[in-house]
Amino acid sequence: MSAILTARELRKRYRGVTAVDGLNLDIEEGSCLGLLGPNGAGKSTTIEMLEGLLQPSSGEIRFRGRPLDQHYRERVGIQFQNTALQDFLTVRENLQFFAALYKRRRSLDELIAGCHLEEYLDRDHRRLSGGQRQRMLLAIALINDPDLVFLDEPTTGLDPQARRNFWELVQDVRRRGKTVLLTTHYMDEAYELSDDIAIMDRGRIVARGSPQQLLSEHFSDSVLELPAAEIKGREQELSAVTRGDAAEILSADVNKTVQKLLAAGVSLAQLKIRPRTLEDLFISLTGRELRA
Ligand SMILES: Nc1ncnc2c1ncn2[C@@H]1O[C@H](COP(=O)(O)OP(=O)(O)OP(=O)(O)O)[C@@H](O)[C@H]1O
Repeated sequence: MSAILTARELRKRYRGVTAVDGLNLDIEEGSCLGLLGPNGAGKSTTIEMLEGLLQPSSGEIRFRGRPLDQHYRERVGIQFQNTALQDFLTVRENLQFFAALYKRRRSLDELIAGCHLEEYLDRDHRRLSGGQRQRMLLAIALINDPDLVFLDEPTTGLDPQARRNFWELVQDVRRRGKTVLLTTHYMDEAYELSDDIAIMDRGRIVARGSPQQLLSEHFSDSVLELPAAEIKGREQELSAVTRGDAAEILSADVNKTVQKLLAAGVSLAQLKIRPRTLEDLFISLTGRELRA
């Protein structure tokens, strides 16, 4: 496997703040890397440097071994959260506007069909729903048939169905052999779309690997979940942690823990046993929930 993009000792300092602190990263050709981190971890700063839009304070970024140059701009696609779109332009006109900026382009008809935009082509882009808007922004990001696509929180604010529909489109992009760099605040999205995950905290990568690798490297236990009311006042005795309405008990030996709960007279009628998730990993590494 070869890296499409490499970053070495990347740093970005703002006055008094080190946003990115010596980051090393290889992104494999054809992979989908999910970049996760709590608010302020340095994701946006990292992405903007990797996109070639923000100058690092120090360090080096290379695309297929070459420094980021005009060739790079022709080869990447960026789905911005807020692209500066021209007011009063329809979806079709916006696509035409962006297509004119590139020498190399995908057929617009193919993109329109691929991103399911046929029904909205003549609508002012300001009148699109959240999901339709994200699909148009994805089409714009793909307009130059890029090899590397940046998706920055592409489904924030979308309803579950629109998110799933968008995931399908990202899978299509991957099937076309493209490399994807995704930032997201949704663990299920990272799990669904990424085969490689990097968790950032305080400007550094604190964990890296496939979702399965990360979970098996960091955890050998399971989580027993009960309604918090069931063990109220006995959290310490039962080694339970309360999260909202649920109490969680970590266990490396589920049989033993269940016996202990039964012996303590706890009702197991609503007991749920689940493996550890990326969300657990995230909290254990950063001490914070994904979305603050
Ligand atoms: N232009 C700037 N000037 C000064 N400090 C900045 C600037 N941009 C970012 N920072 C600081 O750098 C740190 C990293 O910010 P960044 O936006 O990269 O984090 P993030 O992981 O993308 O966060 P979020 O998930 O909230 O978007 C933060 O402490 C932030 O306040």
